[in-house]
Amino acid sequence: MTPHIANGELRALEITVRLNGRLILDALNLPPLGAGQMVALLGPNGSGKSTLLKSLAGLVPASFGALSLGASDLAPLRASARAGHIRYLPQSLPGDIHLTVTESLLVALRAGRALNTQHAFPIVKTALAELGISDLANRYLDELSGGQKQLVGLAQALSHEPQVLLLDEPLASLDLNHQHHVMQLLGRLTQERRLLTLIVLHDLNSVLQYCGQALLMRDGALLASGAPAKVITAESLAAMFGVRARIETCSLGRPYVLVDGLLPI
Ligand SMILES: Nc1ncnc2c1ncn2[C@@H]1O[C@H](COP(=O)(O)OP(=O)(O)OP(=O)(O)O)[C@@H](O)[C@H]1O
Repeated sequence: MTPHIANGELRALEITVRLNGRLILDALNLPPLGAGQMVALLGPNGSGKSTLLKSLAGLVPASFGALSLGASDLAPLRASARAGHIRYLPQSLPGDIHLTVTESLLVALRAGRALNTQHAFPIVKTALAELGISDLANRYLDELSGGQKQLVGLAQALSHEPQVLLLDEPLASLDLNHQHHVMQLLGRLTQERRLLTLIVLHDLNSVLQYCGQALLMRDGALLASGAPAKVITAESLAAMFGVRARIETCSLGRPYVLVDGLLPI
């Protein structure tokens, strides 16, 4: 039986992941991450962001000095046991599932939360409505566009009502309106449900606008962590991405990033 896990802080220390003989994460320490926070995970391609999320979800072999949520030790739990509390949404969902959107969410909910259809159906309806995709309820997954699939994936992740939500580039296929809709929704649900939302983003301006904390990665290591406006600097962007960037302040007083060019390699 899955032990009860109290709502609370996620602590993950000395995370080490080796894949096919390559050391991907080498004793990486995360700062304590509290419930109710939206935390951005930033870094160049190949820096280890997905691997970090998968290690927390138990989806790649990893060793931990410590991995706990509130008072509960997660390290001994397998992925299926962790999934009740930590939900990982991958960069892309499998494209060949011939189920309707509603059926796919119901199947996942019945398996994950052992709910019967009568109880699961209203949860599915609410999740689709929150993401503004009720009109997709009876469409087949394998007929949807990339952005529509991404919204369905988010609906599925949210319908499980996890304590920790791990989202791997959830905005990548979304248009401008949907990007902001999703970030606003995640911000609200993170607060209301006391979620911890850890989200991989490449759009730094979304990070500055919506996230309370940012973790900066390079080469499988944590470069910096803290409030986005503090850690997203010309220096950190040069170190992470090899770009010449400026942080300006808009007329509303919000910081935003402008990239002027590339630095010589
Ligand atoms: N199964 C594997 N075997 C060996 N190396 C792997 C494996 N999976 C990932 N890697 C390597 O681990 C490193 C980190 O990959 P990861 O996917 O975590 O990066 P990322 O920061 O999420 O990148 P992106 O922004 O491109 O999605 C990369 O160098 C990648 O090539």
